[in-house]
Amino acid sequence: MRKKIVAGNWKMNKNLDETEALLAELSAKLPDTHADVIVAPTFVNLATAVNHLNSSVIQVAAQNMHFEDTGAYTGEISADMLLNIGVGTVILGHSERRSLFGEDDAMLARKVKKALEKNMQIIFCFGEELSDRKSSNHFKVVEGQLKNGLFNLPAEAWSSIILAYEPVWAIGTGETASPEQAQEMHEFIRKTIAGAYDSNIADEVTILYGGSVKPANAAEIFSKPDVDGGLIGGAALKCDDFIAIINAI
Ligand SMILES: O=C[C@H](O)COP(=O)(O)O
Repeated sequence: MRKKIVAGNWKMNKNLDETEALLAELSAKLPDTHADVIVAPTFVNLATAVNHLNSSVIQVAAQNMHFEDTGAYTGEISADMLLNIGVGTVILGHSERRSLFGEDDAMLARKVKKALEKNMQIIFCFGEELSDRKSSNHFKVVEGQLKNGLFNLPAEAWSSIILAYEPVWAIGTGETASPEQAQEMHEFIRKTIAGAYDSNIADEVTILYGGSVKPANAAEIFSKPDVDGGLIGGAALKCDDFIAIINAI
């Protein structure tokens, strides 16, 4: 079901004390909102976050997971491990995982399959590089990422998928896609899904925008008809900024 969502990807930020402090502040200041609010702290602080947010509407997500259940995968975390501590949502395919840690479409397809097998909710990230946009290949690149990562799934799997369009050139750079650029791509994404599946799935999927969303630009980006919320990086690390972004939706 299509929802409004504001999700904070904390990336490799916030130690245990800082995590607890930010969660306490967020819980205290969280406004009444029709949007789902999600935070994704680091793996080591996930259990703390789940416990801390036990009676809160704020949901907890992991930033990644492995595609196997158990085994000799040093440094990795499985879906079962996440579920076991109460984390049922996972971010997959973030551009930093793709570019810095070699996660390609084939690996992501395996991760998506595993998360679905475990009945997890997935926030699937994708988006073009600056060179793709400059060469007018951005639609083709996005279509390829969707096709390779998700279009082998059965129609019913889409109810567990949230999309996050994140143009790489806008991540952490301060350079945001204009609301029109975000809308244009989100509309294209829905049309592409409608072509591969049907218009019902395309209309119902939640599509977040990510890339330098701040209190100052959130309302305008979120006002676009095909933008259902945001995946927020830097601004999610400051309570007041994140709250302002939640208020903007
Ligand atoms: O996952 C979040 C995105 O990478 C956006 O990060 P940013 O808001 O710092 O640009």
